[in-house]
Amino acid sequence: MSSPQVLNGTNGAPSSSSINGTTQAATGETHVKELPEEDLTQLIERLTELLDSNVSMTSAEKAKCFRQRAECHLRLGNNNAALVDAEAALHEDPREVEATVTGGQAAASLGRFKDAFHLYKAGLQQDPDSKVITEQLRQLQSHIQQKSESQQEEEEPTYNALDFCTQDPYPGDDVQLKLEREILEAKYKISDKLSDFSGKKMNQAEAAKQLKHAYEAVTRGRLDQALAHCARAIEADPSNIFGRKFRAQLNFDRQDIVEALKDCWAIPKGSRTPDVWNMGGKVLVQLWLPVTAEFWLRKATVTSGRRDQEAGVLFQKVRVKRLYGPLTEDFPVAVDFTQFGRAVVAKEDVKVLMKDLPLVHAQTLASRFVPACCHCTRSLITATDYFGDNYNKLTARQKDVVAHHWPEVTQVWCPRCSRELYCSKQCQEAGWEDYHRVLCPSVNKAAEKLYDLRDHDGYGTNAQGRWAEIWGGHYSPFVLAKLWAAILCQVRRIMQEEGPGKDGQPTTVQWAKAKAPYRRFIAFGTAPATERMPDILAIFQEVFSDCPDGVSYPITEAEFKGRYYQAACNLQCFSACITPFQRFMTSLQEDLEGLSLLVHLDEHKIPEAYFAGMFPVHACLNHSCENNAEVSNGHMDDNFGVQVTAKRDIKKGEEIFITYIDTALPRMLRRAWLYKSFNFWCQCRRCQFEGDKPTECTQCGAKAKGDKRFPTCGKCHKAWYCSTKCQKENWVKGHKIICSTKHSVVASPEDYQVC
Ligand SMILES: C[S@@+](CC[C@H](N)C(=O)[O-])C[C@H]1O[C@@H](n2cnc3c(N)ncnc32)[C@H](O)[C@@H]1O
Repeated sequence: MSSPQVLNGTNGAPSSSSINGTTQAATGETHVKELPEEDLTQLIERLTELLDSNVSMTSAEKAKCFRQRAECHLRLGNNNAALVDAEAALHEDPREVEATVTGGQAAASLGRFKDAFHLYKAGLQQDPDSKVITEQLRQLQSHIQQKSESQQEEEEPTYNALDFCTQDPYPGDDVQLKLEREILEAKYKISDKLSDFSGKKMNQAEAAKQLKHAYEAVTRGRLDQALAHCARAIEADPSNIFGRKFRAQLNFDRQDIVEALKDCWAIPKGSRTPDVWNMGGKVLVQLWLPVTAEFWLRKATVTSGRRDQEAGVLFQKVRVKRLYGPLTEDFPVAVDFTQFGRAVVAKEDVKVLMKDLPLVHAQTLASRFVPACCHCTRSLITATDYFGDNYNKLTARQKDVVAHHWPEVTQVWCPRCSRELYCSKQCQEAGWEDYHRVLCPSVNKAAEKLYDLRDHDGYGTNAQGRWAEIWGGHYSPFVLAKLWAAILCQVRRIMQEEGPGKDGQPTTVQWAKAKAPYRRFIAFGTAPATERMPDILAIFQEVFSDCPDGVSYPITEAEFKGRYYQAACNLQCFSACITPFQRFMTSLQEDLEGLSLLVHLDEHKIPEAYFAGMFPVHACLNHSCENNAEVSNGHMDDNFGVQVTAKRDIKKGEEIFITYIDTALPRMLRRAWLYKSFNFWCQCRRCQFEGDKPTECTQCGAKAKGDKRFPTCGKCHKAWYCSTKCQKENWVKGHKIICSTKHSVVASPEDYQVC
């Protein structure tokens, strides 16, 4: 191995020396801020070489290298890379206060205010008197405030959940539609024959006369009479649209819905007005013929130029009921459609509300060193993984105790590529069928690049041949890779069952069927992901362009962006809740002698394998900073996922809200982040009854004069009042409740509900 050049620790300019010299230099101080810009790239390269070499360094030395590289990146405007390096520095040594400043600045420039806030706070914990961090925090707050105030003014009133939901038919709807038509005909005698008037006599004058009488009868409140006149009018002229509509409405109002539908159906399609489509749709919902109901409500929406919001909402209610009904059958919750779009509501009063299993998941990059089954997410941590270097320090007797109580852990690597780990042969085979047959580097050479990226925290060689951050997402690129691979495997299965299209490839319908489960996830994102990571799209395109089994998946820029944000908006971090360590501890509890031998076990440092997953029902949970439920790890039999538990009593019919963000964060920060990441301004009670700053009265909005600051709420310190009167008023209106409501911390080491 050739010796890399070193960093000179004093004047900041790189100079030549040995590897050992490099290490020493790295522990000295290179004043990145003073370096000319042209030297920064060179410095980055040398630091990279040093970090990648086998030179032994202490954590503090490594932290310094990462921090210096972060500072170089920050100066060059590579904010993502700067943030990653600053975080790596802190991971190595949490006392690297300057890394919190560099990381915080990078995060703020990326608009990742929450990350910036956490970094500065971590810095202040280490150095409470740091003027630099206090100033950075102040700047961050005022930046967020300005940004959120101007965005709020412009955009707050425009939110409409309907805008985010499509009314496209679902794959397989054509078959279901036919089935429902057969039911309508057999059970209710409703078919297109109703609008076939050929050969029927038309006495329009008589029809008009009878309708006039019908109208007069309605004004006198004689509905039966009105119906009789309508019947005569329709008998005289069966094609009379007004008569049909009139009678349909009368029947609908008296809950004779089948008769109402017959008249709606008898009006020829081209003559049906939005209100006819709407009424027919409502009846079809009541008869629970959902696909036909969707058809009619879609027509109501389209023919009204989207003005018929009632039809739009009802359409979505039908859709969520038919798609999510089967998924929530066993739970006391249901998915409904509310002003926030899809929402989960309680069907009854219970503590554990629901459990959910991921449709797709991948281990987080940060926890990739903890062995876990990449199919069922089970932790495969062994005693030596857990004890690390300390294992060798254990006495022979202690090692015996550990060996006796630590459960047997089987690690099965993919026999073809040795890059995927499973807990058993069954999981390995299932993983192969579900996605790995597409992604295994033994059959898909390009996929090797994805595994390399995974193993280097998203770093790799970019198009210019330089070592750079290729994947800058908050989650593993394998979330997307496995999602596309799962669709490919599924479409291949469907094609095998149904036969391929003319070109030997899956048909459009077969593709739609395979993609259908992923259509449920909402996607929102503003930042152009491909600009931030210009090299990743080409890698995904290569991986999915020449797949084994001869079926490829074209990853267009739009496909990438859509899926990227689907994942960003819906991922939830979780980990298998039953781990070898827990089983070890349970077993150990029963062995008093063993327990006494291992008293120094440090439970706070248990390495855990974290996964980020997309859960179909969990993804329908909306946010409130005054959340009534919390998400934690859960399992259904041997399958791991999440569970949602009530935080307080939830009444039947109440919507279930989780929180997407730590509710203890300042109001302004929460709201700005929620808006940026999820496109809504939170209107919850906590947001209504907390304030943003001491210079503004939380109750009446009065501004403090000069340098004055209003007194704060002595309990929560999150509201400020210009007078006792305002404080009392605010307390009674709502502050009393949120002031004493326990905060929820988003339970994950990294926050995966982020864009
Ligand atoms: C994970 S999804 C939750 C389910 C979503 N309502 C749907 O229809 O798929 C997150 C999205 O729900 C909506 N949402 C969640 N909480 C909200 C709230 N408190 N106010 C308004 N919209 C909210 C936003 O559109 C957000 O981007």
